[in-house]
Amino acid sequence: MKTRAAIAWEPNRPLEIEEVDLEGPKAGEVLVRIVTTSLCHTDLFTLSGRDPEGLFPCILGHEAVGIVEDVGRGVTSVAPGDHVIPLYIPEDPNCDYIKSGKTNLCQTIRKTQGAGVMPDGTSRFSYKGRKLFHYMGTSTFSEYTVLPEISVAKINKEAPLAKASIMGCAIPTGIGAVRNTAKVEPGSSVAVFGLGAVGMAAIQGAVLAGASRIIGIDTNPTKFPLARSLGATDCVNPRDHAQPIQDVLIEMTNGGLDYTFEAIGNVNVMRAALEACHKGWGECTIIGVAGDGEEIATRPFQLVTGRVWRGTAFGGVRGRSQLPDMVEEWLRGDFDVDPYITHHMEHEQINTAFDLLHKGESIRSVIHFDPRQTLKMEQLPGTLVTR
Ligand SMILES: NC(=O)c1ccc[n+]([C@@H]2O[C@H](COP(=O)([O-])OP(=O)(O)OC[C@H]3O[C@@H](n4cnc5c(N)ncnc54)[C@H](O)[C@@H]3O)[C@@H](O)[C@H]2O)c1
Ligand SMILES: N[C@@H](CCC(=O)N[C@@H](CSCO)C(=O)NCC(=O)O)C(=O)O
Repeated sequence: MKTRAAIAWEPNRPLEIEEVDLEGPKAGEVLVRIVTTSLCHTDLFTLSGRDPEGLFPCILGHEAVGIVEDVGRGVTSVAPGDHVIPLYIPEDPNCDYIKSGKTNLCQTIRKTQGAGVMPDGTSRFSYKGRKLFHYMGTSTFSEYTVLPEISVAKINKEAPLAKASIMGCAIPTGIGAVRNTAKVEPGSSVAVFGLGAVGMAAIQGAVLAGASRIIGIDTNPTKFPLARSLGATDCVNPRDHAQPIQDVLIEMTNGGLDYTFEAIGNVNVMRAALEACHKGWGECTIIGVAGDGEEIATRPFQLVTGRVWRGTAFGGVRGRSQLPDMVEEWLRGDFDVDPYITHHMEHEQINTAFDLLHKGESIRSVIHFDPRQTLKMEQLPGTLVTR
């Protein structure tokens, strides 16, 4: 079949929308019509050429929601018409990692996914006979995409498709980092470095966990009003201070934080986030993704004296068994998706979404594949980007 897809031909080149050939789902695979997709910083990161797993030409996109159109042989857990969220971390109940109960990092298809192909080693996408790589096993910047069955989470059909893409990465990552990875306790002090959608969701997670002090840190103060409205008790711009940010935070909290989160992808800030932790027990969770060859450093004494460095992918959320419940939490009103959505646009304007995120002017831009179906601005938060 044909699908309209945004092709990333090479690093740092604007995406080009073309009619791409897409092979139907093979055994164990699912064809999904993407209804909306949003842009995460990781897509921007990979397009920048800094991702060691970045393969070109490819179809980027991993934060989305769609409807199952067709299934391959042997698929039993979803059927045409089901609403699904694509998962860049699949969940195979037979995977030893999943069976361990200790991690969400299912490894069943990790190698082929990282190589930009489906589990049988081939790509479903091509353009004029040239193979296009899949990205993160999802490739949601295409109206139709093919995924392994273990890479889709079936969700409640009540979830509005114009907003639910944000549940494909930013919100579970931020809330999950606080809840599943750091396991923040009520009354804790928390600092979140980087107030994009992921950092904002970590703030929301900290509120849900009952944290008593939540400090948001960003070099872009236009992010502060939203952070405060989500529950940040203080906002700090490191550029307003002569001392290193970790010293500022240690002073503000009389010794350091119980929990810190880095949601930027900057190895220097990762160090600051660790060193802002309280001696003896403070824990720093790395969410941000850093470029090829970059490394983190600190004095080992920081760890010897009880601070902990850990990391999280997709907030430790197991996609098929836990994400549908998080969607229910949203539908119940435990948390809101609206504040994350700053812009809406059509597929043809996808490069504008990259520009807005790059300039720090958006939190999340939602891209609508069928605007007549979902782009009803009177019901949606955010601004419509017109051509
Ligand atoms: N681990 C995971 O599973 C996972 C999931 C999603 C995203 N991510 C990563 O999380 C990070 C955040 O993603 P996002 O979509 O929220 O990005 P974003 O671009 O929307 O937000 C990043 C924020 O960091 C701020 N910032 C940049 N440099 C800073 C500095 N030196 N000090 C303080 N603030 C600074 C920016 O102003 C911006 O507000 C990215 O690295 C992304 O790749 C990881
Ligand atoms: N491919 C990169 C790392 C990219 C990365 O860390 N991805 C996160 C998700 S970011 C979502 O926006 C992740 O899930 N990692 C776990 C995994 O990929 O198995 C690199 O090679 O450095």
